[in-house]
Amino acid sequence: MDVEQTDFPGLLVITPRVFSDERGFFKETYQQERYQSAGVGVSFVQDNASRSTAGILRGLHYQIQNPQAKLVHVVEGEILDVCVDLRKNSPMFGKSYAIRLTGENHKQLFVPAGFAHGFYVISPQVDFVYKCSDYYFPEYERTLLWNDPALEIDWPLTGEPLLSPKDREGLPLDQCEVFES
Ligand SMILES: Cc1cn([C@H]2C[C@H](O)[C@@H](COP(=O)(O)OP(=O)(O)O[C@H]3O[C@H](C)C(=O)[C@H](O)[C@H]3O)O2)c(=O)[nH]c1=O
Repeated sequence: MDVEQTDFPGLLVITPRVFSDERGFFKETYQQERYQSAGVGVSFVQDNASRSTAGILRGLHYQIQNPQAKLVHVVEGEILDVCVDLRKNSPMFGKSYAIRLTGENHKQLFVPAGFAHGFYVISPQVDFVYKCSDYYFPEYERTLLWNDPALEIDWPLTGEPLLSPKDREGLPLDQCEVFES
């Protein structure tokens, strides 16, 4: 397993060991002891999966109460995965991090609590799965506006993205509730 630190405290890129043979491949996508000693200092309580087609953009979401740390990866397809640091005391507050996650690169992103998270679909279809460190509380969910100029996110758009009504109504960073710690 390879673990890369980033400039964002706690945000990690993890690449599991992939065992390939003539049948295909095998990999462990999570192993509590190994991941916790690598810096994934949370336990997970909920697994999610979504399927999207090209041009869809989901996000940027977070829960202002019961914030969720997430361990995300792509099973099949390709996305640009983006998270924004909303921790006021972080040296990277308001900054965005982007990484291409694909079924081929096997990369995972550990997103600590305190980030808004989303992705844009590059491949014709993507299956996206992730572990969450807290449960879903829709009443606490907030949406950061995906194209807030203050975020300077370079989305690889091939046209107008397909957004949910909720995501179309996201708030710019300067109007969003953020995290004190
Ligand atoms: C997130 C979630 C949603 N739902 C229900 C609520 C809606 O009826 C339906 C679709 O929800 P939504 O449009 O919020 O799904 P996404 O746009 O994929 O949301 C996710 O998008 C980005 C990528 C994230 O990082 C978040 O984890 C998550 O907010 O699933 C649930 O029942 N449980 C859940 O945990």
